[in-house]
Amino acid sequence: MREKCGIFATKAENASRKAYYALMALQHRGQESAGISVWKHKIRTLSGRGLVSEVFRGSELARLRSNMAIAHVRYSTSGSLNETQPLQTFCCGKEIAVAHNGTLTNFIPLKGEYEKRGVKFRHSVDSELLGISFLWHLKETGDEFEAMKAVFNEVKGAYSVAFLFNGKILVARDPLGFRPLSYGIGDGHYFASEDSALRLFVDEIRDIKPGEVFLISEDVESKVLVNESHYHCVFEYIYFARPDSVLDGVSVYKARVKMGQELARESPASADVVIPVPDSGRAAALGFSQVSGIPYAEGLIKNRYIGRTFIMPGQFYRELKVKLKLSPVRDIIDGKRVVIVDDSIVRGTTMKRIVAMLRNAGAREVHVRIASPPIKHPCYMGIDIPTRHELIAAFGGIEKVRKVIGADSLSYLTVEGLKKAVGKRDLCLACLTGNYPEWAFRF
Ligand SMILES: O=P(O)(O)OC[C@H]1O[C@H](OP(=O)(O)OP(=O)(O)O)[C@H](O)[C@@H]1O
Ligand SMILES: NC(=O)CC[C@H](N)C(=O)O
Ligand code: SF4
Ligand SMILES: [Mg+2]
Repeated sequence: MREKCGIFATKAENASRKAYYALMALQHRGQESAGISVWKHKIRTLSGRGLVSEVFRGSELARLRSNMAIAHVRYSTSGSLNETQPLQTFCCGKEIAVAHNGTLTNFIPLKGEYEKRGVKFRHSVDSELLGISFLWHLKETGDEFEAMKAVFNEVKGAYSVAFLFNGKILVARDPLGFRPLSYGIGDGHYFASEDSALRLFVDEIRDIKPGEVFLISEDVESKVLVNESHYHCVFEYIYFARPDSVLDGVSVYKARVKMGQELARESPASADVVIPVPDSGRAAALGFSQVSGIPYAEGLIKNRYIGRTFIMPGQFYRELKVKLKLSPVRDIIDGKRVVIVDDSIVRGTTMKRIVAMLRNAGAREVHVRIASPPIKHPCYMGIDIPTRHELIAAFGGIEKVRKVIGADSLSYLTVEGLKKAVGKRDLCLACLTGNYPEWAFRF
């Protein structure tokens, strides 16, 4: 599983510089490439492979001075690794820059239909289709909101998206609201995948509703154009989002603590110490410790210079990276019965390595507790969950996973426990249950 992208848009003074700082706050959502597009009588884009700090230099940013910018940090779920966003494309005589978080489920057939109509695609990424569909319908209707309504009817899947075109910005969240998106107002207008990135600039922040569209030109106008049932991605709460973000009214941190609390109620363990897998397992481990009464200790130390492990292409490098990333504190582990808590197991690379590490550091028993249900199905809505055969929990039961990772015991949070912890009904749980929201596949 890899993270999804982060997007940002603003109409404010020093837009490109603000975009740069916002991208830093969204770095956890994408580490492959980063980019900023501004409006300077036409679209100008600066983007490249690597982390935000590697892509932009001060002098180049200074040349992008503008009061309108859209920006992106990318993890590819579609198309080549060499693609960066915002991507620029053309249709119907107009140019547009697109910053997209999500994956489109009907990209291939719909792209084919546009090609039959004579539209030329310039990129390999699904995100281009959003820009093409929008410009096509803008030409037909002459109105941005009408055009976006047509996009909602036509393009299926997950998309929180920002367009820059003709001196305007349009920001939209798909009708089911898979990916998060927030709006902040203060000395300007700001949009970002997570509210924690907006807090750099403003305090007045709200979630953008699924199916809601903002058009920013001289004025700012917003409309909710469609009304479908909402399906917020539960993995944002489990793993992807920053713990200090509040997504669709729910604090990510609090949800994670509750996941750990539920887990301790459902699957207690007799042990001497609760150890989190840093970073994303920390809040759940705290919750587990609170309910079980077993003391919490940081028994694994994370190398702060190593990023999220899924980004590594290939199993050899992923394993090497886990070794580089985490190391045990022997004094906390030696002679103890350990409960080790993580947010999720995907391929099992991390947990297998950690169990061995704990045993080498003298753990007497290792009890693994996972603060989410087993991931059994792929995601088609913006997260690069690997194919089923790579998912360690997809085939065979929990006992099989326990043996592979070498733990004394293993338990996962139940779907019911997860729903209780997040406290929302309108969640996408497809990778856990196999029930995919029908709208995303209605084409
Ligand atoms: O079963 P696996 O395929 O090994 O993947 C699961 C691990 O990957 C994630 O952490 P990651 O290292 O990406 O980032 P984090 O430091 O934010 O927890 C997740 O939190 C698990 O720890
Ligand atoms: N992670 C994402 O949201 C990816 C966006 C888009 N599908 C891409 O591959 O670039
Ligand atoms: S399938 Fe899983 S990862 Fe994908 S959107 Fe749904 S909950 Fe999120
Ligand atoms: Mg982790």
